[in-house]
Amino acid sequence: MNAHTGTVRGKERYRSGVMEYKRMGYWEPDYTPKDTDVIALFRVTPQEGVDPIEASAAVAGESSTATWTVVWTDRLTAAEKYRAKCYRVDPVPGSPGSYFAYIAYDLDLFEPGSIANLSASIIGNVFGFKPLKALRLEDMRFPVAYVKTFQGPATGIVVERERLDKFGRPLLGATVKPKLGLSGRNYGRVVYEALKGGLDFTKDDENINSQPFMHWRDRFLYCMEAVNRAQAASGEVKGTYLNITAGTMEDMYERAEFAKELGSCIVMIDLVIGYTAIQSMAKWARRNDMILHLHRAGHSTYTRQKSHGVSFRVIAKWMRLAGVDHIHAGTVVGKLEGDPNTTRGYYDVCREDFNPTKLEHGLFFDQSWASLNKMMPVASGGIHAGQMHQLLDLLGEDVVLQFGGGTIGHPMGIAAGAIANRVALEAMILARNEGRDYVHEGPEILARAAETCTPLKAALEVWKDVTFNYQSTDTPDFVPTALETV
Ligand SMILES: O=C(COP(=O)(O)O)[C@H](O)[C@H](O)COP(=O)(O)O
Ligand SMILES: [Mg+2]
Repeated sequence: MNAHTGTVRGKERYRSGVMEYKRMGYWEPDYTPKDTDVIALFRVTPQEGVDPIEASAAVAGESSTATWTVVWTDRLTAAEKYRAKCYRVDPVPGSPGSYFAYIAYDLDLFEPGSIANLSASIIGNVFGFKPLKALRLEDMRFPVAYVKTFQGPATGIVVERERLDKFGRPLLGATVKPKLGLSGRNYGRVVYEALKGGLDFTKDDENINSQPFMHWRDRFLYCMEAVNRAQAASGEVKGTYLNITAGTMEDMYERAEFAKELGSCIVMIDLVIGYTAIQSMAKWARRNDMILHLHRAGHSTYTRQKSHGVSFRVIAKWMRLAGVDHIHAGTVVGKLEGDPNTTRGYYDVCREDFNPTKLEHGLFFDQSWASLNKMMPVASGGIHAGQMHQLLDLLGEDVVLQFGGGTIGHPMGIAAGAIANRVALEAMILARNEGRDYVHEGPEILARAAETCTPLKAALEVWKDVTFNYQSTDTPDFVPTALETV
């Protein structure tokens, strides 16, 4: 769409009254984004009768310099430079009434190294704007100059593997269950059995902090005793993500320091603590040689619906800038939302040096990560040993596979659950390394391994019919014609 009504300039512009955003200069179809611009792609659904270009220009305006009327103080600024420019609006294929709006922002609009500042502009006001029925932030492109103002992941995949001394296979983990109610000592037993059985990590759940049934110091003490004993018993490096999420930054620092004092190699935070708190903890983790795990608690409230909210690919990009090492990124086959193509896009954001545009994975832009460390994606939620071939195929090698129920729900106990997962994984990696078609032969490879591993046999038997085949809500709907500007 390039119907250009033209930016009104000079005296005309500053007459009193209200002017359409597209005439204020927020619609510039001839604008070519600079390499140094930040670009945002929104899915705009205007109210009935609202011109899509005006709606998109309004998003550009309200997320940068504008308000609902022209203000004369614009003349005291380099307004042409500071105005965000919507330069392209395309109808969303197969979604009548929705449009992809491309908006470019000058780099000077953003404070270096601050997700809080970036998000206050890009998602600050616009989502409540009355002329829009719905709005979704689909993707963003960050210039290298801006990427370089962020620390990036505190540790990164390469150094994490070196510290753990584990290479060539996905890492294995488990979320301790039940989520709430265990005492510190019983909780520590779960950790010990799971780690000794063969997992690399265990983890606190998102809502385990410091409740009356188990205060945080008890949990940390018993968990680290379990880690140390499991390391001694197995001769392998083990970890448990101690969740340091708390009500204040001071409490989080105190918990993080205690985790370090006890020798933990990893701490955990929840997305709900907020962007500034996440960046602070990433800096702390870098200073203290600690791996930082992020649980994306709360994200589905705004990432899941295609028409409104913020895509998780944008959150993943923000988190790579902010500096976490692990990020929950979906399982495809498990119990929670995760279209295979969309999930693939998230994994690419975590693990590539450079993301080429890939509309089929929901990646609208080339994105260089300018040597920021990589994040380890975490696949968690309703997965079990019987899916090992699919998990390896869909998610690759640099990933933590986390089986909570799929370890602790094992009929022969927690250690047996861990053994089943480790044996299934090792059998699949061996088959892959031998050049076998492990995706198609997967069930056979698992059945063969189970002949000499009773825990795996029991796992395959008890969970054989567990699948979560539901329609995904967040799928890419970008066919190649989406590239053509109409
Ligand atoms: O407790 C679990 C999984 O438990 P289980 O392994 O027993 O299903 C995690 O909170 C979810 O994986 C989060 O989801 P996501 O990873 O998609 O953010
Ligand atoms: Mg959970």
